[in-house]
Amino acid sequence: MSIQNHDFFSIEQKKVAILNKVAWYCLYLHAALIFFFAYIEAYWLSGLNVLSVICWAVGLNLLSNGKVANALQLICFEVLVHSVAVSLTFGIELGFHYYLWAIACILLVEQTIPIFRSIAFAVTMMLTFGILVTFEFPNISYFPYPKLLPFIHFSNVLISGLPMIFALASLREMSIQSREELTVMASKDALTGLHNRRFAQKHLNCPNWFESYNKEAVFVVMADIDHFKRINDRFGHERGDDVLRIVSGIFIDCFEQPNLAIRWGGEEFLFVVHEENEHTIQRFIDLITTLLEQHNISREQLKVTLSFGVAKWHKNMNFETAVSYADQALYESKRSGRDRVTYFD
Ligand SMILES: Nc1nc2c(ncn2[C@@H]2O[C@H](COP(=O)(O)OP(=O)(O)OP(=O)(O)O)[C@@H](O)[C@H]2O)c(=O)[nH]1
Repeated sequence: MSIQNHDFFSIEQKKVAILNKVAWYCLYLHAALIFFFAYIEAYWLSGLNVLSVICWAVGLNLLSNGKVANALQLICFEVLVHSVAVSLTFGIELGFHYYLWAIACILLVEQTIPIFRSIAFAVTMMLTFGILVTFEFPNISYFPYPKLLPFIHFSNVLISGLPMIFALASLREMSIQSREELTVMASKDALTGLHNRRFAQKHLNCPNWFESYNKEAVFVVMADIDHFKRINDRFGHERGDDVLRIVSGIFIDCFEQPNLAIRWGGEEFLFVVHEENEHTIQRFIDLITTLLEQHNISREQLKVTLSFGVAKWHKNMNFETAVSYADQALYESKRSGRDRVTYFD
């Protein structure tokens, strides 16, 4: 499974887990209402709540089978019928109509329901709410415990509001998290985990880049795997990918902030190294080649070597110019036999 799919599924799973919690909470609530309405002799509402519990149980089953949209639409229907039934029986003083708001909000944030259908459901909920609070309905029954009315009303405000706040706050957190994950994904190369070229160009073309590091010059190094096509042809593309991952792993081990390792193209890499002179940069390149030689891949028939081109990037030079110098030096390394370092004069 690719990184992207993995992230997408983890977000979906979190969402389903949240909806599951809300659904279990509602199922228990309706089960309690069966007894409450039976106790106050509103038997038809008690019977209706049996159906509600069945609805929530089916909803939970749909959720566990990944049918989130179906589950939410069923639940939406249940909430509509239940709120209207209770409000038309005892009036709106009990506060059961507030659930229409809660489910409308939860329904709207579900992306698998087409937007027009979500809006249609939400508008239906709001219109029903508006009708219930605006018009007086005949034959409203007398609630047997009038002193309890304010408490039940207040409880329903809280009980309908809390899952809505919980669901919306969690979805907000998830969307912040997924945005952050997307930002990281957009700046990284999926195969190697190194920074990608787009990130490098955006970051390194920043006008006050040198000021932010308080530097006058740094080195840019172009590195390219030698005869990589042969590796692919001989050992297969998958093994070629392994080699790219292994080589990149070595770079990641060698590079510490603020140094940067970037996958520039297929088997080509760019480093930005905050070293002072050619002597220290050479030590740095030697470390990379030694680690590569010591790695298992070099002991297989698969001999992996790198060619390097090094150029100095001065404060008053633009980034593309420094890269083109490093590229020319790399070309010279390739031309003169590979597996070597050339410094741009
Ligand atoms: N496995 C794999 N191969 C890639 C990837 N990206 C590019 N390549 C291959 O890298 C090879 C690069 O070949 P060339 O540009 O001819 O370079 P080379 O064979 O390394 O030869 P020199 O650079 O001259 O030493 C091509 O065969 C590409 O298909 C990748 O992500 N995975």
